[in-house]
Amino acid sequence: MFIVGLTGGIASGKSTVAAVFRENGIPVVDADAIAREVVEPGTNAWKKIKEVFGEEVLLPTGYLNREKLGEIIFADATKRRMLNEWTHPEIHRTIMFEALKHFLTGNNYIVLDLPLLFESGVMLQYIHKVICVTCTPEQQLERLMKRNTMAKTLAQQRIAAQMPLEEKCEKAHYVIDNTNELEETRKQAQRIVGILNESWEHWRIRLYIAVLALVVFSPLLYWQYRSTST
Ligand SMILES: CC(C)(COP(=O)(O)OP(=O)(O)OC[C@H]1O[C@@H](n2cnc3c(N)ncnc32)[C@H](O)[C@@H]1O)[C@@H](O)C(=O)NCCC(=O)NCCS
Ligand SMILES: Nc1ncnc2c1ncn2[C@@H]1O[C@H](COP(=O)(O)OP(=O)(O)OP(=O)(O)O)[C@@H](O)[C@H]1O
Repeated sequence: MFIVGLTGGIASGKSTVAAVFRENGIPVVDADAIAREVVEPGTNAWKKIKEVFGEEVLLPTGYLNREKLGEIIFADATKRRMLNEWTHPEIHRTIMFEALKHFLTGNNYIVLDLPLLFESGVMLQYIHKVICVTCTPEQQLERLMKRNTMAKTLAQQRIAAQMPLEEKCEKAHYVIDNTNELEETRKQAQRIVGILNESWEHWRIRLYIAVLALVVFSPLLYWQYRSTST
């Protein structure tokens, strides 16, 4: 599998870039969507959350009151770490399962939209290239407050709960600057789609050569092993 990691800060613009990949026929696995599934009523993570944080973080329907839980965990690093421990292993397992499903249905090049790619680090070993989407700290704060209709202090807490955006982009192979018009961001994303399509082709050729070499040489190695052991 050829996996491209898509990361950045909260509200830095990953969704815009993910949309460009989807439009180019490349499947996107969305970690935030998976994170919602793993805390559905009855799951192990949901049981843990209910047991430790109490009924007050649940809605009358039994689903999580995400706003309430968000306020608790983004204000307290220890509680956030606990929530991460209950949810992240299942999120990572589901990501691998989704990736495998794409692989088995003939899509062996996928994008993984994972905001905490560097913070958690677990998925890095499976990723070939990383894209980081960036904007200025002021834009990030303003866009987050506007999108989530969130107070400034809460938005600042959420941003502070992540690795600084600048540091993430230093670690990435490609950086997309989302400080201007959305169309400008889409153009950069489209250019990177072209570069990655080429990388994928090279990777695929190397994979075919490796498989071919294995098919050709394994009978020879086996024959050599048999003749030396008799
Ligand atoms: C705390 C929760 C309930 C808040 O839900 P809410 O609907 O308000 O936010 P949502 O899930 O859409 O997340 C929005 C963004 O917040 C950031 N974020 C979410 N969880 C975390 C975390 N544990 N640490 C740092 N940033 C986080 C990410 O950038 C994410 O894209 C939820 O984020 C959650 O369950 N988080 C733990 C699982 C997790 O780490 N998810 C991140 C993707 S793997
Ligand atoms: N270039 C831009 N100009 C103006 N607004 C933008 C721009 N890019 C994104 N936005 C707005 O900022 C908000 C955050 O963008 P988006 O949802 O794409 O970020 P994200 O990185 O996917 O966020 P998250 O990981 O938190 O879900 C959205 O409301 C979006 O419409």
